[in-house]
Amino acid sequence: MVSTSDRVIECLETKQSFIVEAGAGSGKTRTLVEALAHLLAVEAGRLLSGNQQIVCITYTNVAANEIMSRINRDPLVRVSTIHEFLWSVVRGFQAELRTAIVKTNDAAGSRRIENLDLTDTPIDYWQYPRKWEDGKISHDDVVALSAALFDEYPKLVRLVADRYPIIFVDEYQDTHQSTIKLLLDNMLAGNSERLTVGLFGDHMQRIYNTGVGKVERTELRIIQKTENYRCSIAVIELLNKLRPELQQVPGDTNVQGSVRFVYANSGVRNPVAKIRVKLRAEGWTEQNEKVLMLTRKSIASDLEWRDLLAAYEQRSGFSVDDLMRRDDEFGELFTNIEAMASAFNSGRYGVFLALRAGSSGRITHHSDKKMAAEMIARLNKLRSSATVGEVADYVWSEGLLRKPRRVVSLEERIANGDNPDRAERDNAFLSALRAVPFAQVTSFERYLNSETPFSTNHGVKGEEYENVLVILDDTLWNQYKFEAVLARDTSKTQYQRSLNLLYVSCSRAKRNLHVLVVSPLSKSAIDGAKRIFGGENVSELANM
Ligand SMILES: Nc1ncnc2c1ncn2[C@@H]1O[C@H](COP(=O)(O)OP(=O)(O)OP(=O)(O)O)[C@@H](O)[C@H]1O
Repeated sequence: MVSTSDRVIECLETKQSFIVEAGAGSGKTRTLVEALAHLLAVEAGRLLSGNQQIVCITYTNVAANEIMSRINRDPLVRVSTIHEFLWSVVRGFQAELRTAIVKTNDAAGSRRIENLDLTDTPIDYWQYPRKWEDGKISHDDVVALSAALFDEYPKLVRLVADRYPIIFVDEYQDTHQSTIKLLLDNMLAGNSERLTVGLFGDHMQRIYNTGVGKVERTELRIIQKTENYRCSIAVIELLNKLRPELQQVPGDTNVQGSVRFVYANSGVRNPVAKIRVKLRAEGWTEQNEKVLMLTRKSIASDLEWRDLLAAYEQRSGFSVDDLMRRDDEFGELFTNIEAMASAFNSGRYGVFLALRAGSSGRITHHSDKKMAAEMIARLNKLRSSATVGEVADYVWSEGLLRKPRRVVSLEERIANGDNPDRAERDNAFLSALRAVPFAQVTSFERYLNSETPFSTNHGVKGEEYENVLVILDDTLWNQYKFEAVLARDTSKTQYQRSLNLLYVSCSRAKRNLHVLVVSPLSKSAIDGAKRIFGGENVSELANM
């Protein structure tokens, strides 16, 4: 039988771009690593003499480290995020970047910066929100500006393709649509003799809303596979019911394992603790289990940013998602305050100054440094003891940060009251948010930057554990409705997103899987659970 790796290698030898599209546990990462190892074995000389590198785009540092360690950190392979890669390519084209920024700004309508003049301003990419007036471009700008440059200067694309003749993308489904367009339309189109693009992933494992999901392009040869080497036979049977269009088969060594579904419908207290005690008795231990919680609420109360969350919840369910994505009016402010305090506290004065509103120079005088130190000392004090409103007023009145445009528009909308209902809702939100202790913002930012021991179902792709306990809770987040998945209610807008997340979570289990639902379930959802898990594997917690 021709293996997946053989098919990938055949594509590479014939310069045929491809997409490896296969389910959970099917060995996509392994195939990617084998393809790299093959290229290093047979092409190293040619790559070296041509001053070329293979590029491997990954989404997370964990994935990047994993791939690098498996190819012994060979310098002929460049493992990086799409942003780092693109920036390294376009950063040398400063004049062209300036022109592209000014052009984009001119077309930005009401969001345009007046009199943007970038003459003599070096353009630099940083991890914070854009600050074009100082030449700082953001994450999203890197992709958009690269696409603009590639469009305008086809020769630049040829140079890139000559230097990087093979580009792999791991977990392509979570890559932004604009990145896939850039790779396929701006780079591959017209250069298929020079460049081979290989995408590795699974559209069903898309868990970020911004991801492209399915990619259906005639220029890509599809390489599919149906094996699942990771999960136990019981888990594979479950996955096949969740995803009937892909019937996976076990590899040679998969264990039998087990699946169970438990729902806590009847006001049971501490259902998670109860289940864990029971699982301990069955041999689950701290070392061999993973708890995947899809309940932001319990994480929120543990980490104490309840009031912050409540302010957004009260506004609307979707506001919570905006908060999580830092896409609300205050996201930029919160990120900047925390980044600024952290930069100053750790002595990174350059970053501190660059973040500070209207500041351009360096701290040269001792008196400047003293003043900045006093401001930050005051800010630190307020961050731990004052409210969001008080901290925001402080940074704005001291000129540490500018009030974000979106906050200005929010305040204007409330003041104008053109739409009284909306103004009232906005006002209630703003007052509630201003009253939240700022310390909650600090722990929320820490949570988003994942300095937390908790695990949500996001960010577990590529991982695998002996025993997995998945906890589902529909009550907080409007984004997910697992009840609809169980009841096969495809009319709900959250259906696909919830199904994907459940699929990703369940498919992490190598042996035993336990799903616990802590929010109320309808009869049709319980019937659905019986169909998916098998009637004998479904029970109510109170009756156990
Ligand atoms: N050909 C194979 N033979 C035996 N085991 C394999 C094979 N390919 C992969 N595996 C094992 O199966 C597990 C899953 O592999 P891998 O993580 O590469 O899959 P994946 O498709 O990237 O997974 P997912 O998309 O679910 O994150 C790993 O433990 C890996 O070592």
